[in-house]
Amino acid sequence: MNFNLAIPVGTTLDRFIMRKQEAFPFATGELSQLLRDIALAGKIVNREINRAGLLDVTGAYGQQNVQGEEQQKLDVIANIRFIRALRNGGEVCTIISEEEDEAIHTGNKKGKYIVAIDPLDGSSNIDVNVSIGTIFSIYRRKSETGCDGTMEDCLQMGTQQVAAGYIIYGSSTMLVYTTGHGVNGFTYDPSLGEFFLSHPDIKTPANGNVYSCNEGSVNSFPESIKQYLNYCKENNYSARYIGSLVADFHRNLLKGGVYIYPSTAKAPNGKLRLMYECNALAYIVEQAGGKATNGSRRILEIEPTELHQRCPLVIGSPEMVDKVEEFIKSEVAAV
Ligand SMILES: O=P(O)(O)OC[C@H]1O[C@](O)(COP(=O)(O)O)[C@@H](O)[C@@H]1O
Ligand SMILES: [Mg+2]
Ligand SMILES: [Mg+2]
Repeated sequence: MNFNLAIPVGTTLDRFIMRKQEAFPFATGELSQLLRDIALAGKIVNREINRAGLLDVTGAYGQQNVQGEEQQKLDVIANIRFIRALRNGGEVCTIISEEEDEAIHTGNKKGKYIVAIDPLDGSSNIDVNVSIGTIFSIYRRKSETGCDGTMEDCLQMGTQQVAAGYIIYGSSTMLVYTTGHGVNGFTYDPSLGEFFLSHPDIKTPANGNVYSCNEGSVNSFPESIKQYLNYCKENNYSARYIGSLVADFHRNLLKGGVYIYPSTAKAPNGKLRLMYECNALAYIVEQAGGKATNGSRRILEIEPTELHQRCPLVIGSPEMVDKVEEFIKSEVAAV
């Protein structure tokens, strides 16, 4: 099977999905349709974000989500839009969303797929016109069709993902995803309402000189991470931190770099969520030649036990992730 079809830049997302599906003689088209459903919801959310300042959709929604975080209006709007698109698409039986306490059963009992989604990532940047995103992971259900997805279907290890991706709503809007055969990026042309292949077969640089973490919390970081940050400064690395995981990840994916959200005194398991933030980006970065760990363990091999569990994240260029792990190992060895 020739997975590495040479598909030219400028190809529409639709045609790209179709061409890739042709490489799988037994493909039924359901995953392809699911990717299209996500792209469609992304276009709608992109429109809402672009004109957020004109409509009364900025600011807090007045409710907290299961993480105890103040929901922003656009968090809620994006959540509604993606759930509606996934429900109407018919391919998904159950959804895990950052904005929903429990798993959402769509009623599509014949649906073969589970989707874990962060409808809007970078919520603290929504109202200030800084890049934000959407992150998604797709799993095939293990249980028989004909009923709702089970917790066992929902709590699958990252290695079980059949696809993962993100949409970045930035100076341009892009969809970047993998189905396990490389990573491709598509740029949205709002004048045509289409995503076009702009970044084929993305490979992340093996090394870089950009580090991304919220140094404002450095006093509560583990000693090893403090030492790694000193190492970065001694080597004149550049600090870049947007505060939107998708945007920091995307920059480092293309240019090289490492993003670190460690465990802290306040958050022993870090802040980021395994099921709809870490697993998806870990799958993408590995497909692009990078690495993702919780400091000592490959993210994709972490056994999930809860829908909203958190885990520390070190992700990016492989040699930089190795370096961070080296510092962590030496701290562990010193204890
Ligand atoms: O403000 P902090 O502690 O640096 O956290 C920023 C991180 O939190 C997040 O905003 C969490 O994601 P959500 O916005 O989806 O809750 C990441 O995008 C970002 O990298
Ligand atoms: Mg997020
Ligand atoms: Mg979010």
